[in-house]
Amino acid sequence: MMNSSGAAILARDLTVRRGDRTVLRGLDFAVPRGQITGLLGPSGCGKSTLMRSVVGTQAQVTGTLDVLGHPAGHATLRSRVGYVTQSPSVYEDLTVRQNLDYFAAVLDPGRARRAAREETVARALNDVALVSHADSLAGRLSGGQLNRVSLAVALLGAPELLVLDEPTVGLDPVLRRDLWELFHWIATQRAATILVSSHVMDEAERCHRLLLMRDGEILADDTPDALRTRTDSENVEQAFLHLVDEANALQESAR
Ligand SMILES: Nc1ncnc2c1ncn2[C@@H]1O[C@H](COP(=O)(O)OP(=O)(O)OP(=O)(O)O)[C@@H](O)[C@H]1O
Repeated sequence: MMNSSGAAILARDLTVRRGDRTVLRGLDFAVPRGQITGLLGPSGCGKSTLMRSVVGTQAQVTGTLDVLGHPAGHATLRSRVGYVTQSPSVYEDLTVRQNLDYFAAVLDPGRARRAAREETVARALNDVALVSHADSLAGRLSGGQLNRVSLAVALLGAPELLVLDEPTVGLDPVLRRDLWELFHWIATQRAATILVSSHVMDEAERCHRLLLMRDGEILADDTPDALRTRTDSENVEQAFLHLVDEANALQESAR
């Protein structure tokens, strides 16, 4: 595990219940600042629940979960953390620019702030390469373009931490590659920390660090290189399967 001092996210014994089930069990991990950390694991392992906990929208969270030095969900984190959920949260009957104008006005209201908002919207449009589609109706955009509008909304507050829940799901390989290039650009140029979930293992290779999850637990917290070396695997998918087999064998021997 990395040195946790100054981490963007720090979890100690993090446990989350949903309904009558414990879906995250005693997690300990740290997400370093300024890097892209991938949250990977099969469907249902708890990735969205963990992200909802980080942005402060999840109930029944116990243990420690600090985000940018404050307890997750703290009021001062509102503009410092950007969150993109799995389904694009934009108004399809508004243009791209109207969507951004609306969310910018929610974040930074008042007539006196109008010029500042216009600048923020222009920057976000530029960041996600949608300047040429600014006046298109959101409902007429492709899936990849719509994902980029959601990302632009999340970038409006110039967040220090971006939490992206499966942003590339359903996209073709070219669009996925373009989006990953954009994440790296944002991490470098905007000095943002990115926590991004996926269940596509080849995306793991694009991250600086990985949290590999299974059944509400963290199987590994390391760099892709270190994971491959430690498990003597060719790629992260093989490393993940190796760690799953190891965890199963441990469970069997404990019975
Ligand atoms: N509202 C709820 N009440 C009870 N259990 C829930 C609720 N929502 C999700 N769960 C359960 O919590 C577990 C974790 O779900 P979560 O959505 O966090 O997984 P995930 O890894 O993000 O999955 P996916 O990749 O399919 O989005 C699952 O077993 C799911 O069935």
